[in-house]
Amino acid sequence: MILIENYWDQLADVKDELASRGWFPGTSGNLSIKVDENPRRFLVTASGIDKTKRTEEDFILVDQQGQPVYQTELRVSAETSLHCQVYEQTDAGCCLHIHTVDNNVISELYAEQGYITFRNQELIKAFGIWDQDGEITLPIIENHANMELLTQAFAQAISAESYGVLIRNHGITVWGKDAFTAKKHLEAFEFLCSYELKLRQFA
Ligand SMILES: CSCCC(=O)C(=O)COP(=O)(O)O
Ligand SMILES: [Zn+2]
Repeated sequence: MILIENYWDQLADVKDELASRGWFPGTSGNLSIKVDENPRRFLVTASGIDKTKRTEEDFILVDQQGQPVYQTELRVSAETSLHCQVYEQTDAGCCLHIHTVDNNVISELYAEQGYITFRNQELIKAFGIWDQDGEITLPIIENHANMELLTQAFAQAISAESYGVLIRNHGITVWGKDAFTAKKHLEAFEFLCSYELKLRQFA
């Protein structure tokens, strides 16, 4: 038996923790967690809510097309289609999206290149890469107001080994096999983005 409450609490805890770091400015950001694969169902944040507050209306159960499973007055996140793509194309169990100044500045600095590769960093091990010369590449896509275009670009950028996509002057979407791993990947990407920015200030 699947206990949705258990997944709800896991996602609410991650939301609280990311909120405590100021990672949801201006109601930005959205989170989801998969509760079943056959058929695929996941909880996703309601759109436009204050993600620093914990309420009983924070999440909506949706199907693999991102449509609410039960009748609701709430709107699903405007970016639910990106979460749908992550669950469609990877074996992720949780997907997190945040806007920070650091990930936005990195997205702008490396937009023309279309990716940023992080190397020579201990924290690359957070992605399960333990080689001496390990590196991880984060693809960067253009931001489109049109969600169909954005979803298309996002879908093309997803790769199972990258665990994230950076959207130019928008934010980062990161995933992992479960809530713990998705949060670990998100923290690692944010660390790597911040480090890169600080280093460039001294270079
Ligand atoms: C106010 S932020 C603009 C929308 C956005 O990028 C975001 O992450 C939040 O959208 P949602 O519909 O999930 O609240
Ligand atoms: Zn966003």
